[in-house]
Amino acid sequence: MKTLIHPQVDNGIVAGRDGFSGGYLFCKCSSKPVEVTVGAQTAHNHVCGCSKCWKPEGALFSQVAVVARDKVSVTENSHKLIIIDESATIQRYACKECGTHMFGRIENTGHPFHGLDFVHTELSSEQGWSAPEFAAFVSSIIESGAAPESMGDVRNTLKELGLEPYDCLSPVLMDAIATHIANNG
Ligand SMILES: N[C@@H](CCC(=O)N[C@@H](CS)C(=O)NCC(=O)O)C(=O)O
Ligand SMILES: [Zn+2]
Ligand SMILES: [Zn+2]
Repeated sequence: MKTLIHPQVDNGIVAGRDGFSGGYLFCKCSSKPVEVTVGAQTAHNHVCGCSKCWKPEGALFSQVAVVARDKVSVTENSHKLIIIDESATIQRYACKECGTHMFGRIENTGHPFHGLDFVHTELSSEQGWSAPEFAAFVSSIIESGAAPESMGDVRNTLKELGLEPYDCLSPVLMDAIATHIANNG
């Protein structure tokens, strides 16, 4: 049985556009929304089932991509941003009024992904962002309340969408993490 994953992928995945160079992300506030400017195309877009990544109302997964942190700036209403959990590896900056996560940043300079910010490109009205490529932390949706018996349907739906399901990150990203650790101790 088909399962709803996330509004950005449920009706098929839209390819990214060559030459796309970024856009604006807005929180869900109807008045004075937080605006984040992203000055580059994103990479490694994926859906994430972990309990920490922000999901729109009713979605089973989050959709999240990375972009160089020097391409991310808060350009309107930065006073509304709070860090959800200062002790987390990824510090997620959220609008304190509507709860939308605007970007996530890693401050640990030794972390393999330091220098990359995490963003939800669905918060942008521009078309052309890099398309989701895989599904991460799939088993983690159970921690947020998904029925263990539904996992077969969820994994089959992801495969049909072309989003290979993994219970951590994709092999490419896991290899990148392991390579960093091997080279840096
Ligand atoms: N099973 C856990 C997994 C959490 C997790 O490890 N999330 C990954 C993918 S976003 C991560 O890198 N987290 C780092 C962080 O949240 O700071 C959960 O669902 O909460
Ligand atoms: Zn807001
Ligand atoms: Zn996550």
